[in-house]
Amino acid sequence: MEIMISDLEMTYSNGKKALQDINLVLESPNLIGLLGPNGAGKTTLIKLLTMSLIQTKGEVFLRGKSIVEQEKILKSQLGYLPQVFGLYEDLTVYQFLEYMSVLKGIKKPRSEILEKINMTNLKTKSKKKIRTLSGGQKQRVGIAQALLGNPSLMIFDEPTVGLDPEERINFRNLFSKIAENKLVILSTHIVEDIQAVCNQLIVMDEGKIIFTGTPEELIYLAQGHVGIFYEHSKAEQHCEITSRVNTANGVICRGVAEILPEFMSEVEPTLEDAYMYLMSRKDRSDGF
Ligand SMILES: Nc1ncnc2c1ncn2[C@@H]1O[C@H](COP(=O)(O)OP(=O)(O)OP(=O)(O)O)[C@@H](O)[C@H]1O
Repeated sequence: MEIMISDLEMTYSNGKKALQDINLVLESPNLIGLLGPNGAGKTTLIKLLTMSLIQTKGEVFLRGKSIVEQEKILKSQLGYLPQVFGLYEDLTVYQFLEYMSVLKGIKKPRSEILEKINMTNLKTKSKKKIRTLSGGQKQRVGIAQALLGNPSLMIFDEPTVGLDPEERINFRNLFSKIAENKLVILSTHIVEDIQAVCNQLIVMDEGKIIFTGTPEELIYLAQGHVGIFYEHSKAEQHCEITSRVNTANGVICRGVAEILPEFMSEVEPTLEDAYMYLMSRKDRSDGF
């Protein structure tokens, strides 16, 4: 699976330019994290990739051919969990997955449905009506339906919304497992979701790609720009504080800055720090 995105641009009918200058090559096998704050353009990009929306400029190519000419092929190879996903509330989990299997043209789907129910930890819920499930359980049903048919391209838009911390960890493991032989794109605004599982990161902000590379490359960019210090009244003038931790000796702050002030002790950046540093740099004209 290879997707090439060339000079993609999307302007909504109200004049909002949601995407501009998007150029990317996405190849399998890979688990790609699409990261960015609310409104960055992640969902718009995903909608263009899944043909739920048509771009105003540029082109998306699937194995070298425009996706516009290959809608059927794209959809037959796609597992997609949209951000807003309508479930049939009066069906049971099993019935819903059976219905989705029919839509996907899966013949004799029973064993596959049971496998996806197991993978998403829904065994005890398979006979329950969707209406009776919690938000996180419904999200798991959404993930299960995306897995049906073993598609080679999987796109999840904010898949961990509503999941509890233990479930988030389970899903991260599941995503890295399914990405072994597929192209999986995981959109999120939570760095933790993609930390340690994604091989490639695409960071977006205000409709543009501001970083693409490995998590290690992003961390490398932040080296020398992350420090800790005991809470300090004027600190915010010198750095962007990213976290505060209470200790017996006072509050230890962690922050990012272009040049670390003397009161900060440099520490090794985490991916979260690196993301915060990237975001703090976004308005600077010199860029990276
Ligand atoms: N149908 C629409 N009409 C007009 N503007 C839109 C429409 N959909 C999205 N936008 C705008 O386009 C920009 C990008 O939105 P998008 O939903 O793609 O961002 P996002 O990164 O997915 O954000 P979130 O994490 O909040 O879902 C935002 O400014 C949003 O308000």
